[in-house]
Amino acid sequence: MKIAGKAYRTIWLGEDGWSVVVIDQTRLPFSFETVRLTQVQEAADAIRHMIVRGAPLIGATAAYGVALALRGDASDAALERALALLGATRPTAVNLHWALARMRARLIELPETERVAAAYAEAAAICDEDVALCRAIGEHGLGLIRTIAAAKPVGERINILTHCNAGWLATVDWGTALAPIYLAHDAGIPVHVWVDETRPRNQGAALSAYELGAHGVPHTVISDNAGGHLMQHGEVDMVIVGTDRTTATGDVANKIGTYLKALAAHDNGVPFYVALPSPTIDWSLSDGLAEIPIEERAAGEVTHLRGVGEDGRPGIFQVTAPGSPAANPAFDVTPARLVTGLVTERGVAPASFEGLSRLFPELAQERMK
Ligand SMILES: CSC[C@H]1O[C@H](OP(=O)(O)O)[C@H](O)[C@@H]1O
Repeated sequence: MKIAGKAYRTIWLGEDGWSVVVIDQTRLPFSFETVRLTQVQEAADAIRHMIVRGAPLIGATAAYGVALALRGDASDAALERALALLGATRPTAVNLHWALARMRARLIELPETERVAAAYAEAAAICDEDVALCRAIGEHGLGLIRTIAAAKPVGERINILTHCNAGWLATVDWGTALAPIYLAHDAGIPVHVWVDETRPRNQGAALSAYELGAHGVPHTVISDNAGGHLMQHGEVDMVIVGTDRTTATGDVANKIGTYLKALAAHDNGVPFYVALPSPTIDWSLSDGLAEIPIEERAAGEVTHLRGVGEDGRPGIFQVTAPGSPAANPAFDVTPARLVTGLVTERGVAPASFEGLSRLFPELAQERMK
């Protein structure tokens, strides 16, 4: 997507042809800065500290992290060490583990002399595929927005609520939940986005608002607690969110607070869609609540806020009573029964094994083995 007229992906090769450059998302929206990764440890730290975040982008960064590791040592032991280091960074986004498994399968049978080039090629392929998958999600989601627009008076804005950031900053490009919104806006459909701030890391207020604004999409940042009220008053035509891991039966793990939005949407008859590329489907799981690992992050993310003061200077500000403990589960699970549909690169599926296996029979077969 474009920032100030210049096209960007979220991750790219440095001019040296081997280092990896990423946008430092902890600096947004107040400063656009990049970080150059030269070691596998730096890639792991970038994932763990959320310099890069979002399931597809986490997977892409990990893939390049493997390539960086093998530059120094392409042995089996070095490969396994890199996979373990990167795999331990964040537990919930299945794309991380999908990408690492794909890299291992591509590399383990190769002679060491061929591994570095193959690793970079596979990481680049993962990135290019993600761009295509997310663009296709956009097309299928656009169809949903067109249907909703057709049911409203001509010219009336279509209000879409989203939670966290599942835009191009969460992927290599285009995004998942926001891809349909960009295409609808570009097609002249009058979309407006209610952007959940998304405590505690504020990916909505800081990242979704930033990228929607950069693209000229009308949007309004709201507190996480306002969405239900807006739905009760007919101010939300649809909800669309991303996901970090969706089970074969359609249970959806996503940023903490998503489940509450799904409950409010269900109670108010508002369609609740989840946008995801197929690498985010975990075919090995069928009970999301019982089986999806939920990341517990530091209490400091709840007790303190990053921002800029009235003087415009960046800072970290405490927002809780000194000494009060804080808990910080980073994700929750929305059961399939609350999901209207799953917007994938191959179309919109009911949130069920039947729905997903109809779109991805070859992947469902793998599970059936
Ligand atoms: C397209 S994946 C976006 C997904 O990732 C976010 O989590 P985090 O910012 O912690 O990586 C959030 O759950 C988004 O919906």
